Amino acid sequence: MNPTRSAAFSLLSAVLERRRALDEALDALPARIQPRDKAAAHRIAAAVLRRLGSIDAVLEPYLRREPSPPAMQALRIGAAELLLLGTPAHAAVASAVALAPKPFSGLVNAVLRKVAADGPSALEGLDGARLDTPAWLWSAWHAAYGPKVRAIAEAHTRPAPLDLSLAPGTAAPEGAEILPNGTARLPAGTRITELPGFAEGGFWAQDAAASLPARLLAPSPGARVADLCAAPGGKTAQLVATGAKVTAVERDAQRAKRLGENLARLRMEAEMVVADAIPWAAERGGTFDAVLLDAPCTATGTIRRHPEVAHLRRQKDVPKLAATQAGLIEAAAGLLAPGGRLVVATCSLQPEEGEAHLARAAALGLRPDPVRPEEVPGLEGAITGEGALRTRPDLWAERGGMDGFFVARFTRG
Ligand SMILES: C[S@@+](CC[C@H](N)C(=O)[O-])C[C@H]1O[C@@H](n2cnc3c(N)ncnc32)[C@H](O)[C@@H]1O
Repeated sequence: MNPTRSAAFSLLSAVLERRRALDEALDALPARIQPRDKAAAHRIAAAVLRRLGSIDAVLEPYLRREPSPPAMQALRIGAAELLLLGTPAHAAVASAVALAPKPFSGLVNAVLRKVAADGPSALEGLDGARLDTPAWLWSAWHAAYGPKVRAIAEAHTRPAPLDLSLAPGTAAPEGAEILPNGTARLPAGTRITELPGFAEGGFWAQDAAASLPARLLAPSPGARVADLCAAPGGKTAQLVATGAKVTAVERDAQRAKRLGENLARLRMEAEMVVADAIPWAAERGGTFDAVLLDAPCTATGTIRRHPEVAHLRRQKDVPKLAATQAGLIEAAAGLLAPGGRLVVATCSLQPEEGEAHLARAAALGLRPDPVRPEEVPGLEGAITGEGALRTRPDLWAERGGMDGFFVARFTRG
């Protein structure tokens, strides 16, 4: 069996049947699968997850009832190859038939032959943005962003480019576009490990929007900075690059190990603490000049890069994570010396995980420190009435978009 398709099949089954994150499922693929095959499998699985609603709507008229999950994954892979990835019809159909459990091979063959003939026009007639967005997310984004919900959903149907943050003194890789915030952007599908300079630690992968929180903290060289919820360390690296004295706190030991490996590749050093940031902050008290809190969240701002998020997250996750964030914000405030600066960020498009936190800041002794237009060139319009920053996937659409982040800055009174 074709190793790429069978790996794509494993990835989809892991996400849709066992509710695993796509990156986690990628890491769990057998070691014998070559990196190139893994990357190709990821591309196929991500295409299915990005357009799952549309793909299922194209398949539905040809199915009297939904077949077993493995047969359904084979059909989805075949349909994605036919409709989205430009695979020749005979190859797409034959490999999907090979993936399907034996009793379903006839069905998969017959359905995909029909999809090859009529699928493209059926797909064109669908409201893809709507079908590919779970209803609860559509309603929540419509309530928060009005008609922009459609542009957000459309941005999620396209693969995201590769964004790099550059270490000081490193030139951008050839062909990269330099965005107004300094991010070097390369086309979607570029593999970072194959870029010259990767092993030497000249850059790291980081979405343009994800680079904004550390830029807005802007610690002075030598400042004592706590980076809470730090792994895999994109923001830690930015903070170290400023010359600050960084303490990176991460609860998950596996993720902390990855942070250590990432810093080692970049030849950077930070104090690393594997701990829950809340009790750790209570022990340390107000000893830091600056704190960056990149709190755990639903990650609905990262669906372009992690399309499974749309299918794995549930509405009930939002208030639970918002409560976790509130606890972490309180802990972060307690770490600041008087006059210290706090930046709070979440990569969520849900206002409960962003704007709603502002109301509680004053009770924690935090004064808003509004983002100034000159600090965010090209994103002046993303500054909210309260001086926070709200990015969305449809911003910079002509350049390939950006993740959805909420970022707020405060000073300790
Ligand atoms: C959004 S990710 C952080 C991304 C990271 N700041 C970066 O830029 O690469 C959130 C991280 O917070 C960690 N985390 C969640 N709750 C935590 C807690 N109470 N204390 C410390 N780390 C926590 C998670 O394990 C996860 O690695």
